[in-house]
Amino acid sequence: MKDLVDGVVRERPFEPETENGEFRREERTFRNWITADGSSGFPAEPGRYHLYVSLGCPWAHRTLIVRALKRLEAVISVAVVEPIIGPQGWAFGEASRGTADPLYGKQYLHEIYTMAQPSFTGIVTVPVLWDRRERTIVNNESSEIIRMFNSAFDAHGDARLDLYPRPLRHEIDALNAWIYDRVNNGVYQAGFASTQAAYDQAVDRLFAALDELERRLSDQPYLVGERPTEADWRLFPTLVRFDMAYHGLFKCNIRRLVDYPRLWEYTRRLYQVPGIAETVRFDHIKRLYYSLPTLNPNGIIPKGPDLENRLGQP
Ligand SMILES: N[C@@H](CCC(=O)N[C@@H](CS)C(=O)NCC(=O)O)C(=O)O
Repeated sequence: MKDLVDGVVRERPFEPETENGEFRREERTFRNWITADGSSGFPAEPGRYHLYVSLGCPWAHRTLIVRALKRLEAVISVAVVEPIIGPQGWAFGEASRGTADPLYGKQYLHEIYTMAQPSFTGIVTVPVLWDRRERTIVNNESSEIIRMFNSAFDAHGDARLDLYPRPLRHEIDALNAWIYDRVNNGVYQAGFASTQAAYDQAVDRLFAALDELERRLSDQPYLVGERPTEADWRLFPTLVRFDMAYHGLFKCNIRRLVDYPRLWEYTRRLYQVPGIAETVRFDHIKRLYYSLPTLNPNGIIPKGPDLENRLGQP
């Protein structure tokens, strides 16, 4: 893992932990907002903003999903980093499966961070929403980027789709918080636990939450009623990685996703929404996760499971 300390790359032990061996996620972020009227200093303008993503990363995945659903492909450009976090952190390059940095021809994502803030101290993460005009990072927190994509760009994208409708906001917020804690981050708590007790607790909490989601989907097709909302699209990147990465590598193996009939059908339904399958890249997902040295020192990538066909089948 790579941090920047005063703009310089430093090695850091894999992930911060508590004394009990529990995994704890660090937060150090750029938190500016794009608005339709520009009152925030960042007006929604086509061609001005750019997303840096990893196709393996579940947090970056959300931003690609909302960009696709809101039809913002021609409005917000994208560059993909190499699938593996290397000695200098996230890197650009066409050598493997990423794309070169199309804006500045940089080699590493940390150079984008230090362009925005030369003395940046913190973790160099994806996604990054970049402003070409101001040459700065607008925001690198996925939950906020998707809110901006949903609401600020209606003059340039699909204004009919609202993933965060006003009457449902309370319910969506509550579900998001619970799903983040128990599922999105829950898999990491199991995967990076460094004591048996921390793992046992994390894995039980995770599967209790999946059981509850399975029950919830017996009454309704989506988490908040009849149509997918932001809550579904925040859950989907974790579900679509579940059997591929979390079941094996993160030891989340009490059940597989395919063993939950409703959750599995629900994941397939979301996968088949137009534009979504293109955002799911199993090659990047496998390469990212199975290259994490603390969890898989030899970097061997498993062959199975073949989910792509099963997710796409009518
Ligand atoms: N809070 C951030 C978290 C993003 C995040 O953790 N990204 C990971 C990849 S999945 C990352 O870039 N990690 C780099 C590192 O830990 O060195 C968000 O949701 O946008």
